[in-house]
Amino acid sequence: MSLDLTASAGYSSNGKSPIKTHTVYLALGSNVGDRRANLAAALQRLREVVEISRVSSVYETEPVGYAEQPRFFNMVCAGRTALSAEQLLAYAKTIETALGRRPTVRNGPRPIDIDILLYDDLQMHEEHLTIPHPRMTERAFVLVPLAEIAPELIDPSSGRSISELRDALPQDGVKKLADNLRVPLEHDIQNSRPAVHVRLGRVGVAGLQKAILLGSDERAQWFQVVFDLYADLDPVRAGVHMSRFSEALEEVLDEISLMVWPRVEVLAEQLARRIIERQQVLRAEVHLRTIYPLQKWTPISGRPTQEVYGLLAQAVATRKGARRLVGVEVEGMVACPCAQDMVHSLARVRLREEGLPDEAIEKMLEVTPLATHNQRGRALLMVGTQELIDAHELISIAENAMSSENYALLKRPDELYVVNKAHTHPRFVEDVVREMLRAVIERYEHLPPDTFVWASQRNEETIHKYDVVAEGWGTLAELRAEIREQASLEHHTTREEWLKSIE
Ligand SMILES: Nc1ncnc2c1ncn2[C@@H]1O[C@H](COP(=O)(O)OP(=O)(O)OP(=O)(O)O)[C@@H](O)[C@H]1O
Ligand SMILES: Nc1nc2c(c(=O)[nH]1)N=C(CO)CN2
Repeated sequence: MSLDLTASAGYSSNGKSPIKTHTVYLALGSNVGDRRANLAAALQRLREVVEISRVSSVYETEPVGYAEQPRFFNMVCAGRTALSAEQLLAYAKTIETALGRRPTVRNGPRPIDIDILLYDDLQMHEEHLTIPHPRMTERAFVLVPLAEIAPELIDPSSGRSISELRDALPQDGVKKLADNLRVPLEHDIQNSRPAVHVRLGRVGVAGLQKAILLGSDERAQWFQVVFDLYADLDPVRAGVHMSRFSEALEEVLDEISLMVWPRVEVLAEQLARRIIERQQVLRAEVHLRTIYPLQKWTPISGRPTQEVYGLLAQAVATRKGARRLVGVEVEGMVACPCAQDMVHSLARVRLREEGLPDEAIEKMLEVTPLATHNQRGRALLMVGTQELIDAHELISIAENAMSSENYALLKRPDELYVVNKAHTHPRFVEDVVREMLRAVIERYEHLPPDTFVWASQRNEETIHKYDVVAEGWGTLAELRAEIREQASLEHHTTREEWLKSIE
């Protein structure tokens, strides 16, 4: 769906600007508490400031220096940071403190130790910071893991490669423990058989939120998008891996943002396709919703007002392909024609009883807005197509189908305008849906006959304790046949049928 952000409030650019970064090598060690968890926690906190690209295996090592202490877990990592060496050291110290490190004897036991080994080709010798790390070349617990990820790297102090330096040291106190920090898991419960052998139609995560830049390269804006992601589940699998839904989302967001600013329905479709791959299922379904703010003006006083609409997309993918719908959610005002007609009869009777002549009564009834009960209505209008649909057009179709648009801001003359407009355009909930369908076939003359349309309206009744609802749907071919040629079709293609007919 195209979004014209010139009319939209809250414009911002993506603000990407190149930042100078530096290559760093860091050594991590722990010999107190849960050593694996300490290394993992330190690494995770380092990721806040270092874009970590390589991580060595984990080694269990004999203590060096002060022998009367538990064995260490050691590892090294490499990455890029925008911090200066001093800032990085300060940050590393905050991590050490946060993970429970307290002052102890030199080379003594500690939950975590983070040393800066190398920082670009920098060589510095200050009391508080020496780079390359002054004891690096004599420590097998540093050089063995470092040589694993960067054997050819040259130590700028000695001019020798890391693998050469490692080979010059005895390494018997350094044993590789594991390739990474993962704890080996014994079972994959999700892939086991369930107690009851039956297929489930939709299993997944709902209400997953992300901030996403939508629009075009020239004009993009952050939207808070809420996703519901589902897969079907075959009868022999106990469960889906829920984390793979968010993984699929992260991957797709990454890929799309590198190419173009995505349209929401393209995002929904790509995501549904990715879920098929990641979950290894036959069918995936994606729903997403975001609010869409537009800059409008009040009808008479001309005040600027930000009006908020909903932007929706839905996609279904199977192994054969995918289908998608895009749509809007619009609030407005709906005045009831039935109650207004009754008020009309009552007014005529009362005016006659007051002795007014018939001709005057008819004129009065013609020009005076007559009372009726009115409600806040919510229209949903969705179109199933691969073509680009303009969000503004769908919004104005839905808004015009109601008795009047409503506003977040109304001064008194505007209020009168809205009330008068609504009372001169009374509509049943059914009328609103039919109006939307009529306007869609007129506006989208050029779209192919198998394009799908779904319209619904829900009015919060003021005189009842319930809401009234109407829904209509069908392909453009079906809707055109009825609206234009007055055909009466017994069945319209449902959303499920349309989504199912993926080639
Ligand atoms: N490259 C470096 N990386 C980390 N700390 C350094 C470095 N160069 C100097 N230091 C200084 O060394 C001080 C002591 O460091 P740390 O507490 O890690 O000592 P240690 O672990 O007992 O011994 P070692 O420094 O031999 O590993 C730090 O406060 C820091 O100011
Ligand atoms: N095996 C091993 N020994 C050490 C370590 C370490 O990380 N591993 N760190 C020390 C002080 O930084 C002192 N001794």
